[in-house]
Amino acid sequence: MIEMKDVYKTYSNGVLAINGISIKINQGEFVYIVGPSGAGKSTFIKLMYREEKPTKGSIVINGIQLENLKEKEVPYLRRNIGVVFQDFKLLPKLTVYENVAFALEVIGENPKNIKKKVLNVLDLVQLKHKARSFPDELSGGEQQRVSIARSIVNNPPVIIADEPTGNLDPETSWEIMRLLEEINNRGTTVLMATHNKVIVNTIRKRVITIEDGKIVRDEARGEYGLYE
Ligand SMILES: Nc1ncnc2c1ncn2[C@@H]1O[C@H](COP(=O)(O)OP(=O)(O)OP(=O)(O)O)[C@@H](O)[C@H]1O
Repeated sequence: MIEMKDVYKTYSNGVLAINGISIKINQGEFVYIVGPSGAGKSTFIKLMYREEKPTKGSIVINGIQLENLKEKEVPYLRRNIGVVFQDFKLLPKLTVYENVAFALEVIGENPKNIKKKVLNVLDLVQLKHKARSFPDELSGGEQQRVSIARSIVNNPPVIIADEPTGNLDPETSWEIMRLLEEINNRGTTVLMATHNKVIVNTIRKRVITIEDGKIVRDEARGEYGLYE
């Protein structure tokens, strides 16, 4: 479970990006985070994987209390959360296989298990045949599938995706959504910040709307609001 209580985030330049958010997300939910540009969606997400620290308030992710987390304990949190970005963030000099394997190596996975886990997850995203390719030899959709494979290879209970379809054409975006839904159907919590109105209004899920750093709507089968 994810729980935030009275969370505030003021950046060092004085911008108040999160202005008192409290929220509970249960294991296995699929949640869209929507809202106008600059509303605080990315900040909300960054607080969850400890890319940013809250100025005030409490955040608990699967029993891990984030505000007391020491720097050396951050890798432990990251084992519980897979992160997917709009621009994929693959390592260009590593092959597809190596990009995914790297996520296991950094958390000290037993080398004996790495090959099996990587091939399993590449199979799930249907990219086993591209294992030896480099990121720049792949289409955008394929790169995003590698990045999703990397985010789930350690089987985390939660994955967080910040605009995962932002750089993709509509057809490829649907492919990525089907994959995220499949991962969610296996019991993984999926949080996805998006500006994609068509997706939010078609694949209906819980929708949390953030405006000016606050949650202004939270609906079980919500819709995309009237903003771009
Ligand atoms: N590192 C930072 N330092 C200072 N201010 C920041 C930083 N990151 C974001 N902000 C500011 O915090 C506010 C919220 O930004 P955030 O990126 O969370 O919004 P967003 O809803 O994700 O926007 P978008 O949809 O355009 O990606 C904005 O006013 C932004 O300018």
